[in-house]
Amino acid sequence: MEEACGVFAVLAPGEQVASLCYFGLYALQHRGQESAGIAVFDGDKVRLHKDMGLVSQVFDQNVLELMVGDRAVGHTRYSTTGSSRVCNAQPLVFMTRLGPFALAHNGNLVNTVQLRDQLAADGLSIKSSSDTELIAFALQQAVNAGLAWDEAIKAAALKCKGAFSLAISTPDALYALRDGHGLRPLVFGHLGEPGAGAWVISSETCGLDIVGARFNDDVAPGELVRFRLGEAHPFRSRWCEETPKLCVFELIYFARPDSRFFGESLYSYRKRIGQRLAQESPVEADLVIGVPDSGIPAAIGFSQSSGIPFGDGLIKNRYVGRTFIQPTQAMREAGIRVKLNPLQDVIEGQRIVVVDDSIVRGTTSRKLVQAFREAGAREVHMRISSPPVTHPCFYGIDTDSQDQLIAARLEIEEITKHLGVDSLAYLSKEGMLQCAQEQAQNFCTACFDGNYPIAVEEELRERKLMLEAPVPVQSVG
Ligand SMILES: O=P(O)(O)OC[C@H]1O[C@H](OP(=O)(O)OP(=O)(O)O)[C@H](O)[C@@H]1O
Ligand SMILES: NC(=O)CC[C@H](N)C(=O)O
Ligand code: SF4
Ligand SMILES: [Mg+2]
Repeated sequence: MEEACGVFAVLAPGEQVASLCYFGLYALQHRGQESAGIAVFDGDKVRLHKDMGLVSQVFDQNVLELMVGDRAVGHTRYSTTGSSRVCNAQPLVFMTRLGPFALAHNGNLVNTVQLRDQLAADGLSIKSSSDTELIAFALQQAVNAGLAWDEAIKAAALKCKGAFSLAISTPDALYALRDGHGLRPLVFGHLGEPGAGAWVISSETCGLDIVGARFNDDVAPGELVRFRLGEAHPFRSRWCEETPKLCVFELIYFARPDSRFFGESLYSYRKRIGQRLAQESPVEADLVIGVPDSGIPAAIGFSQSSGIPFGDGLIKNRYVGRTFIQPTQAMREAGIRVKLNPLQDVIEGQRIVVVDDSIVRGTTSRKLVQAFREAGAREVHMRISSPPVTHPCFYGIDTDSQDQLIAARLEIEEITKHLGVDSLAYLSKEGMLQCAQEQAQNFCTACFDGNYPIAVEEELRERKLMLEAPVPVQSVG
């Protein structure tokens, strides 16, 4: 599947902030695999390094050593508006009358076209084709119109509609901001003693853990948190009303199992939904097999609840990343074959239950079922620890149009045939929500039920490349 990006930032005078940011991004690699970047601030001087590739491909020791300063903002990208090109890599660095700022964004705007048209009316045009540049322009314009940083950031956020978890560095502070629905996660923590004035912002708590930071709190939906150099405590303020709608897909698939949401790890949540799935859709079988990586905790839960032994029936090549978040279908298809290989001697002659966290396009499960059959499985039953994905996402997961979603096109019996399984069952929406340690109404569940928390206009439905310049037609002869 395709994901949402990873955002990480650190303010820590006297520390190697670029290295800390590098490790934070490393922990958030699962959120975006297309490009990576870090901007380091030393007073009002900024050094920016970004390129296509994984965090470990974009940075090495030499690059990091040159990036000296007291604040860093970093990003790993999974493209949702704008193609997978270096001009769309983040963070973005812009100049204003008050000095430069760097901005990293996770999420996706839904008023992109209006913002672009407004910018054009002001005589300006974007250089990239990502929605993030429109947020940066809004902030630059607000500062240049005379506002101080806090007010300018709030004014820029008020212009944006959609999903945006942001980390911003200005010449003397670091800011974290979430949209009013808090669609994408964002947390902050401290390094060293509380009150020492060293802070970390991360998309997920696993980013705090890797640099030894202690969790303080979520950035609340509709909140702006400022961490200023030399100040012992952050300044928290609200820029819009809070109507929480965290993406439930973060819990199901996107975020890492060791990240904590609502006071527990997602590993625990995913194990619980696996137990619930076994209760809702039991099956007689010899072996439960989880699809690495994110299907494993639910498979363990399924095994515990059903009493069917859990077995390693699929070996994952650890050098292959996530396939769903690859930018093209060809890359996704190739990725699955390279990534997962069944263990023939474990599977042969067995009735197996294959547990995965989700079926989106059906790319993974179809290929896997074929591989299990070739390995000699006697029966293949599929159990999915989320409901059928029937609607596209416009808030930072690239499930493009509805016709790509297998459950939007086919009924469950047809999917069962298409995948070639003996039986197929999905977790109920109630099961998914009741297992969470948070009230059901505080989640976005639009891709499962079409209840979009923010209205999405028709023109957005071809959204990903909407800001790309048209390719000039070449004359022949
Ligand atoms: O139906 P599809 O379109 O194939 O998408 C669903 C699959 O994609 C994801 O895996 P992915 O390989 O991206 O990541 P993972 O290793 O974290 O499971 C997800 O866990 C499913 O296995
Ligand atoms: N997945 C994301 O959060 C992407 C951020 C932004 N919309 C981009 O495409 O660069
Ligand atoms: S539509 Fe689905 S993937 Fe998108 S934010 Fe809502 S729950 Fe998450
Ligand atoms: Mg998977």
